[in-house]
Amino acid sequence: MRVIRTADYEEMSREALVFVMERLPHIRVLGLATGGTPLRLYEKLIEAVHAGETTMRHVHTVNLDEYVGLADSHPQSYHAFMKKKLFDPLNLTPEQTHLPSGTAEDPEEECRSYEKLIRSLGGIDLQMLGIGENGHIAFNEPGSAFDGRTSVVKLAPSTKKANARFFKGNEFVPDRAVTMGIGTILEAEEILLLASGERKAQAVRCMLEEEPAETCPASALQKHGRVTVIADEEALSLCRSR
Ligand SMILES: O=P(O)(O)OC[C@H]1O[C@](O)(CO)[C@@H](O)[C@@H]1O
Repeated sequence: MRVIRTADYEEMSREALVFVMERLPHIRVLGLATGGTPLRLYEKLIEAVHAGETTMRHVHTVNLDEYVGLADSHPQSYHAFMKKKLFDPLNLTPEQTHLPSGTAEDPEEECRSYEKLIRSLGGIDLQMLGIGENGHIAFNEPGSAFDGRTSVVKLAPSTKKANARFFKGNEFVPDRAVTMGIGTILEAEEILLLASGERKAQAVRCMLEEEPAETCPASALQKHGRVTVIADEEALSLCRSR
């Protein structure tokens, strides 16, 4: 995996913007992530589009995941997060922005349709990822199969705790999510993973330096030929060779 080391979160976001802007003219389907990590990148992308430096008009976006039980309009849903942080500021339409539903009557069918949707769009050209403190990618927790498809998963207690900051407290974080599987993610043409901060250091070390193992979902990325990791010094601080 190619690793770009940056001094801090701001530089990580700047490098990520350069990376994404270089590719945007050739991208038809862009995979997006939620969480705190890509937020500054999204702000920069909005600035760049408003300045006329790039455009997302031609792009379809597909997000990685959604909490089960949260309606699209729920303020803590990933639908609402993406609408507020990226889609509305860029005037992206509902027809070009896609997330799995957290309230489908038949969640299994929803997972199958999300896979179908990705295929019908022609597959993902560039998938952005964050990384969980336990090494998860999307909501694929440790123990997830490397060939897993979009499915309903149970969140690890540590993930609920880490994401409680977006809710009123731990007890409000849903127990389950619909998530793209690791197998789905690995089918993207290219992958960009962003990591910042000391609390990600252990996960980043496992991803880059351990033998791929289901105990560290992000280590599956070693099996993909085109992965770039942009990470700051703190996130890389436990890596021997970086
Ligand atoms: O960027 P954050 O907020 O640290 O989250 C890391 C990862 O955890 C998730 O929020 C899921 O828990 C992912 O969407 C994200 O990539």
